[in-house]
Amino acid sequence: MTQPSSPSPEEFAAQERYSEERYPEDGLLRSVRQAIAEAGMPEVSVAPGYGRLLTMLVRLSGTRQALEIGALGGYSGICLARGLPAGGRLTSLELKPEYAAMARTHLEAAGFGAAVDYRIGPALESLKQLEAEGRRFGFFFIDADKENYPDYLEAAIRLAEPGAVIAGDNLFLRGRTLNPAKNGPAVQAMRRFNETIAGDPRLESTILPAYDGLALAIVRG
Ligand SMILES: C[S@@+](CC[C@H](N)C(=O)[O-])C[C@H]1O[C@@H](n2cnc3c(N)ncnc32)[C@H](O)[C@@H]1O
Repeated sequence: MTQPSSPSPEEFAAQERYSEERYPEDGLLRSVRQAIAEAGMPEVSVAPGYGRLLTMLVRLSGTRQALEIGALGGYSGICLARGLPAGGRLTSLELKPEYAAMARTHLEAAGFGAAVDYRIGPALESLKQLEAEGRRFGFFFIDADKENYPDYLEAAIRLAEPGAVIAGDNLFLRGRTLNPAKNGPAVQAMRRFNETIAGDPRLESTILPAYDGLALAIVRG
C-alpha cells in the first residue's frame, strides 16, 4: 500500500491554522499573549493547540502537583492550572523575577493566584531544592533554556511520582535540530534530549511533530 505523501511546510501551517480556527484562544489567553508582546518580552509562549493539550493532559493525569520549568508571562501556567483539580498546585520555575511577576499577575487574573508558587532563579538550582525537600510531581512541562533540557529531564524523572507525565516543548528548534549544519550547544542538547525521550527504558513516550515539536513521556512506575 502506498503511503500518503507528507504535507509541505505550507500545508502543515494551513493545518495548524485550520485547527486553531476551530479552537480559538479565549480572551484571557489572548490578553496574556498581547501583554507579553507589549512588554517587549520574547513571544515564545506555548502554541495555542499545545496549550489546550496541556490542560487536557494535566486533567487526564489526575495529578494535584504540576511543575513548570520556564514561566515567561504565565500562558502555559494558566493552561496547566486549568487542568488541576480544586486544591491542586502548580510550582513554576523562572529565572527572571520580572517575568515571574508578570506570570503571577496573569495567574491571579485567571483565578489561580492561590494555586501557584513561583521559584525564581536558575531552574537547576530550584530543582535540586525541590528534591532536597522530598517533593514529588505528577506532571512536568519543560520549556526553558534548551541547553539544560537533558538535565531537566533527569531531574523530572527523579522528582516524578510513578506514572507521571513529562511534556517538553520546542524539540525541533525551528528546524535547527534536523539541520546537520547546525551544531550549537542548544541543538546538541536538544538532540540528546530527543534521543533519551525516545529510547530511555524508564519512559514510555512519543513526539508530536506539529508546531515546533512536543515530547510526551510517561515515567514507568
Ligand atoms: C519559552 S519561555 C517559557 C514559555 C512558557 N512556558 C509559556 O509557554 O508560557 C522560556 C522561559 O524560560 C526562562 N528561563 C531561561 N533560562 C532559565 C533557567 N536557567 N532557569 C529558569 N528559567 C529559565 C526564560 O526566562 C523564559 O521565561
